[in-house]
Amino acid sequence: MFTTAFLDLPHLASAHGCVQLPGSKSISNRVLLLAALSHGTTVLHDLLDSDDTRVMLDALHALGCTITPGQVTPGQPLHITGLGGALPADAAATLFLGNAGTAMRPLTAALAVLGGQFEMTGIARMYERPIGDLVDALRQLGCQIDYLGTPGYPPLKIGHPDFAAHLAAPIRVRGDVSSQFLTSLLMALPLLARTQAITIDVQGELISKPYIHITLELLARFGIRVENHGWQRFVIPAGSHYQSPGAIHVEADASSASYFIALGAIATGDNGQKSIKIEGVGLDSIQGDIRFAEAAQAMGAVVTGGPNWLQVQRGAWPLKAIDLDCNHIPDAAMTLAAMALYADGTTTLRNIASWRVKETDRIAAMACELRKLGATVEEGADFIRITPPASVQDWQAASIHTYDDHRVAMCFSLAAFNPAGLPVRIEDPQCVAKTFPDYFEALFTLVQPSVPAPVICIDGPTASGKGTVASLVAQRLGFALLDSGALYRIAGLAATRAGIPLEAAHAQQIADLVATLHIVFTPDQRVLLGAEDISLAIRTEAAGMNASRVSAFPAVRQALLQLQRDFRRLPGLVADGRDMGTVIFPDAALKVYLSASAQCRAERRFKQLIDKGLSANIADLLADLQARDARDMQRSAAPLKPAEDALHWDNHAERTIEQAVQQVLAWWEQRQPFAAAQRP
Ligand SMILES: O=C(O)C1=C[C@@H](OP(=O)(O)O)[C@@H](O)[C@H](O)C1
Ligand SMILES: C=C(OP(=O)(O)O)C(=O)O
Repeated sequence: MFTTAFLDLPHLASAHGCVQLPGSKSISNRVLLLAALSHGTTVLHDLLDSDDTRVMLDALHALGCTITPGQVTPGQPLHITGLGGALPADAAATLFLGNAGTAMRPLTAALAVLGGQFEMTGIARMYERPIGDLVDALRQLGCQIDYLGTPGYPPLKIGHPDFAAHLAAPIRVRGDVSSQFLTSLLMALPLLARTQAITIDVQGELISKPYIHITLELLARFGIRVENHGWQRFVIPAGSHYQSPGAIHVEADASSASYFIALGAIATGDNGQKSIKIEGVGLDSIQGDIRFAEAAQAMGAVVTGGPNWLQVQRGAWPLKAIDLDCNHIPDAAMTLAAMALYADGTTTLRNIASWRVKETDRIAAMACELRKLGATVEEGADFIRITPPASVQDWQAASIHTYDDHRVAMCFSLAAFNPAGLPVRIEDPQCVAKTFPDYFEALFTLVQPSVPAPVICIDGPTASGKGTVASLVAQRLGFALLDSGALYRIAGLAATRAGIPLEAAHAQQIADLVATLHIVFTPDQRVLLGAEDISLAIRTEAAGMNASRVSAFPAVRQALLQLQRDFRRLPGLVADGRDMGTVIFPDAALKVYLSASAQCRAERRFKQLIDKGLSANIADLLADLQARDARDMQRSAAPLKPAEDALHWDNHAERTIEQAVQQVLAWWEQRQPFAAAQRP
């Protein structure tokens, strides 16, 4: 997951390939709760691991469910032993439910029915998302629920219910604010339907009906067969009780699929490979958002599919504008708003009032961000109308504010295919953690930028601080890091171990050896040679000297050339070394030359060694460093020197690493087209 302040998506040209999507949020959180309420142990396969499912799992742990392993673990099923429909009389807990509607609402209903002392809390936005209709319905039964803040909204305090004489009459619930209130009752009330049927009547229009379909499907798998009378009345038969189905496989998330269906509809392929294949969810899905595929088809996408897979490619282009009632696909419909940027006219998405009470006011958010890109947008209480930028010149480079809303972030990644060749900045990219933590990583496996991914080169002599600066700049931008010096250190180490003298006469032999090495830089900054962790072995002073020796051999440099260029990837690369800007990435978007006097660098190295508990002598260090500078600068192959277009930074003793990092980031920012005025 990208945890940077923002993520810059370079302009994208094409997309193709196959993506395996993470599990459905709606199914995961339902089956977690149903398993917890059941008798017996349920084995859950392919659960989603995201913020929304974590808060649900944490809550179930706090309620005393036995869950192994303790968290969702890739490739491993989760075993939950249910509470068997009851909690201990003294059950009490404060549950933090983040901004997960699928945790807050169903848990509130289940716990209010089971009884105990509970506080239901969440993030600030959760306290602006209504829950009053559900509380009103539960109070009709005799449930004890108090508002701890604003009436009608979480946080809530739940106590012990008093059901006396309340169960016979139908429970009334409003259906026009969120379908999750009805879902919550449908999952909680079977706990009370042992001896009598329970009827729920929906007041007003029921929105987001397909989510009720998911609820009914999953209830059936746990032994509860609810009668559905025209989506207005639901009857839970007498004698209902939860029974674990044994094992459940969670489909991939159909709402998450919408971004990749849209990708297939918008992007042309590359090298004749035209389509996007999506695995984990198919046209037979129980999730209503699968019907996004129909909307995408209406806009021009060519979609085929089977059980558990979808394949999408561009059909009509530009896309066709549509006018659609989106009440059945409230989440995926946001993706249509992004697709509307590429349509041949004005697209209207209707009956989406619920957008205003989700992660953010989504109608306002989409309107504001689409306008930043140059679209003309009209919004109403329950609709949004989008006209794309009139011409290529009307598109604008935008820094997209994401309002802590995963879907805003994911939708606007699609704007990077704009016809104007502009990059798109996504602020706070980690908001995708709610349902799809690795969304951007998945996207980057499928898309190709229109020009090679951007590179920032940071060159300079030994001990100038370039390694630390490069690594911090890479972290702040979410870019990959190439520590090219490490490659030469590895070459020196491997040659020494192989008994090859580090002399010019053996240069070709060393180069041949280098070509066979299997080198991996791990995300946690370790360096592996084959299976061996050589992070420390290449950091000694001797390894540095050996690196300097082998790096003087043109044959070794040639052997490492392509290997270094292969580090270039989306969203970008920070390359640190001595010839990054001059030889390896001459087309880099930013070249920085970091230096400091030899005396200053020797003192810095001295301090580093002493801090590590190693003995050191400044005079020796200075002499070594000067010898190394001389060799690096005088070698005939790619000598150390600033690129002509490099910007210089004297990293002298009074300057901190953070100042250098800020300067590099400021230079980088000056090269970006995102107007400062757009930033919040
Ligand atoms: O029941 C569910 O799993 C959901 C129902 C929908 O909410 P509303 O019923 O509030 O529209 C949807 O937006 C949400 O992401 C998940
Ligand atoms: C509305 C959403 O979430 P929640 O389950 O919190 O309602 C969503 O995921 O788009």
